[in-house]
Amino acid sequence: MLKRTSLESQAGRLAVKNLEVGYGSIPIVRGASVEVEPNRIVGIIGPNGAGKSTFLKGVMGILPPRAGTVVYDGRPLQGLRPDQIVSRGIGYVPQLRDVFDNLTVAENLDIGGHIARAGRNQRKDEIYSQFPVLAERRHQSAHTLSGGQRRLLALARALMSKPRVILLDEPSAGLSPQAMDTVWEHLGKLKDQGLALLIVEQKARALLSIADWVYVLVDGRNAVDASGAVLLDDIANLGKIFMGGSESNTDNHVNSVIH
Ligand SMILES: Nc1ncnc2c1ncn2[C@@H]1O[C@H](COP(=O)(O)OP(=O)(O)OP(=O)(O)O)[C@@H](O)[C@H]1O
Repeated sequence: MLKRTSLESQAGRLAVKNLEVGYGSIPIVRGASVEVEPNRIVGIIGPNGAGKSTFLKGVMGILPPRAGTVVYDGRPLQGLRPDQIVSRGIGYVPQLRDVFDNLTVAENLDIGGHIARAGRNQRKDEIYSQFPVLAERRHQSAHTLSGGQRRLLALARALMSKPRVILLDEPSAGLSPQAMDTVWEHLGKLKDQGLALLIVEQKARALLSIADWVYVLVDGRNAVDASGAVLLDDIANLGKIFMGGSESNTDNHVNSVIH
């Protein structure tokens, strides 16, 4: 189990507390709290529409938080623009529009990093050595990539600015199981290199099996958090939590709410 300590005191730790985010006057995230530290994969799961993607957008400043704090490395991030948050060391891989189809792999990387021109080629070389499949295709247009290669390009683009924390919104979306295995493998390597990964997933079981710690959001609020292994162990109870507390203890029922 993860050892939990006071967040703000620890280097490289991202602490989100009581975040409230919405669209117009509609509240979606209603006071959710999540923490992630270096060398960890932390997951966020929950039923459809729970506000998982909205939560990430609030952390990144894409949607302005209405309340709550986002602290990284002891310094507040809330109120900053997304590009300023990236400059502070937080990377973001969105679920949609994750790469530019009409640009080549190399061009996608060039515009990925908020990074000085001088350092870009060296950073691209580092990325290519980590992602040989992208190196081989560096001059190809992104629309010629497979779904899995495209997802790796989106991840690589976020890595250009050398983030210490990466937020990923549904990295498995639309991928075959094999492609997803490759993406998980890369995410595991990034964790081993010391990055902190915060991953939102609809495929809860896959995330539970690799995450060190998982938060369950229901209706924009924290329902429960525990290690992935503990939540997997009691999947029937997790099904109940997904259903907002109602009965959900048959295998079929659990399978229909937890993918
Ligand atoms: N641009 C928008 N304008 C208004 N409401 C939105 C917008 N985007 C999302 N919502 C609403 O916010 C709620 C939460 O959406 P969000 O995408 O954060 O949920 P989620 O937990 O990521 O869901 P899923 O697992 O289905 O992707 C949903 O009810 C959704 O309809």
